[in-house]
Amino acid sequence: MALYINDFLYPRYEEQEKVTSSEDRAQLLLQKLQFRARERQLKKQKQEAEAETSSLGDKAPGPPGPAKSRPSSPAPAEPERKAKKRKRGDGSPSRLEKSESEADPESSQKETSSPKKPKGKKKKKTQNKNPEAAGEQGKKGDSAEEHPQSALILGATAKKALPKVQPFLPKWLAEPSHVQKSVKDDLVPIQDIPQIHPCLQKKLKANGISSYFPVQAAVIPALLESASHGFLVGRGGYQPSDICVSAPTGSGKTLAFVIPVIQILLERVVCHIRALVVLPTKELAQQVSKVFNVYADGTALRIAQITGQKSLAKEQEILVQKTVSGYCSLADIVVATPGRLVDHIDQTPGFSLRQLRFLIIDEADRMIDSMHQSWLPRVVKAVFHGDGAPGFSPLFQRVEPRAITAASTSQPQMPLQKLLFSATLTRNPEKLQELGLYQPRLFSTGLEGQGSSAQPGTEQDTEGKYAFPAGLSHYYVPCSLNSKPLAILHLMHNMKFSRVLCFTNSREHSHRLFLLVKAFGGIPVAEFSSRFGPGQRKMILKQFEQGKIQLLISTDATARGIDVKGVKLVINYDAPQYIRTYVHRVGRTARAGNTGLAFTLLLKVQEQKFIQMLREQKLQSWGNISSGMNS
Ligand SMILES: Nc1ncnc2c1ncn2[C@@H]1O[C@H](COP(=O)(O)OP(=O)(O)OP(=O)(O)O)[C@@H](O)[C@H]1O
Repeated sequence: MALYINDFLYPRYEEQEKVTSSEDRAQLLLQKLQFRARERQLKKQKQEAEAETSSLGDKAPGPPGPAKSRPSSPAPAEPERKAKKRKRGDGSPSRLEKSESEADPESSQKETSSPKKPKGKKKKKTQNKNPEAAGEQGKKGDSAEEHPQSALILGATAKKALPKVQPFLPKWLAEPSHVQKSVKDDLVPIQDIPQIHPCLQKKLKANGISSYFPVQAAVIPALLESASHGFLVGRGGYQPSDICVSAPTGSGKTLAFVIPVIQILLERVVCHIRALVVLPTKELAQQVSKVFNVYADGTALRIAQITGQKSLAKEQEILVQKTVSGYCSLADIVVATPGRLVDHIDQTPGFSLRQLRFLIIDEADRMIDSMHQSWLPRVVKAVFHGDGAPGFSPLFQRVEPRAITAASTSQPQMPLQKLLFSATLTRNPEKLQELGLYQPRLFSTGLEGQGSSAQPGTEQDTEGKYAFPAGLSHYYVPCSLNSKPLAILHLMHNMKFSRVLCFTNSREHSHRLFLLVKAFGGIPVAEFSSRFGPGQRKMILKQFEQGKIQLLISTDATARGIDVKGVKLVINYDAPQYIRTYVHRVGRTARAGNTGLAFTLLLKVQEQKFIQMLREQKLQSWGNISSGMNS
């Protein structure tokens, strides 16, 4: 039958164009009607013949196709019915299908000539797509049959440890400029960086510095290079790269920015705020502004500290001065804590950052954590959108860094260069992105297998394996809660160090331990926490530096950046929860190439987690950790 339809349809299609006269058309219609009548007749005969055979009880399978779809046959089983439905669709097209096939003879040919082909093809395709895979599948199928235990068990937990997913690092993070790690062995004599002003070299020597530490030898020339055409424009009119520095505690990061900033600003004519250093704590800001004062002494440069140590009005007096023509700046370099900085941006008339050339973010990872205070957008706004503020000049209009185009480079302008420093600088690109860095460059001491040796874009631990000072020895002391104070007393009496820093996790713990040690007697002890005001804290630190306090019990307020010479021992009375906290706490000793000891008191339940935390930092290559003492 299908063949017959084809025979009819094809000539009809081919002749279609030629049929023109009404006589021809009538002839064709007649043929068509005759064909349909014949078709109906044949169908009827066939049905009658089938009815006869079935009534005779003939059980032989009938011919395929329309025979099965006869309406008089008894209701077949479900699968059989489905198969029939399918067949009916292919073999004997319905009225609608027929009219469609008339409209599209090509498709009708496909349908009618090979009704079962698509199914067969599908099967073949999936089987032959990838013979190897098919083979594998076959094998798998076989083995699954042979070993039913290999079937997927719903709800079963997979035992395989999944690999840690690491973000794809940008090239500047994956390929940092490598900085030598040994502060003692890789020194660079002062005269090897001749660009430094003789006056500054003299001061360095006067402060007992005859060589630069590796981080200083790497960062100072890079910074001087970025300002080699003066600080008003970058080299060739381009915006210089921002610089990130990750180097161990006590490796001299402060001088790595103090020296070049002073050197670059020495040439300035008018006093404006050109450098802004932002730090997380008052104590740290005090310390850094002290270093700036030492090296800027005898120059025209003026340093201002805005940390809230003094009243806002007092700080305003050292920042700006009212003149007949408006306000003028009294400071070239401002050292600030973020909260107080925003206060001055908002409330100090004449406080302008329009001429800011360097934004230095010390303890950068900590400062990223405090981004919720949104101090950085306020600073950036004050730098780039402070039109009308004192210091604004249309000649020095500034626009935020953007893609380099002919238009963007046609008007050279003063760049704002960001400098980031930390011993635990994050490598998380998402976090660093919050700082809006421009073509950044990273200087890092890193660990073996990290940093320079890594391929660009390769997977790395974004939180980094932090480097510890080479002279640091780590120990942990397993002890019970009750014996912790005794362990402190034991260490103090046996080791007899003149300055010992002891960290707790809260000011309450600090206070209780202080009372206990004081009650025991014999040890000059003090506590340091937010219980005290800034003035008292300053005094306590001074006494500790002078050696009047032997044991300083502190919260993490002194964990970062605080540089007290002669601290030989750090004790973690409470174990730190995070590796970053540990790195900074123990970094209060073994500074500037010296040796130092760190003891951590651990309860039984803390041991495993703590050791694992340090193992992840590959600590064995930096010192030794062992249960070196029994309490
Ligand atoms: N080139 C040098 N030669 C000798 N001593 C130096 C040199 N550079 C810095 N120092 C001293 O090293 C000590 C540590 O320096 P600094 O405070 O800058 O370290 P840091 O890297 O900032 O540490 P942290 O990460 O803990 O803040 C300081 O006492 C400083 O005076």
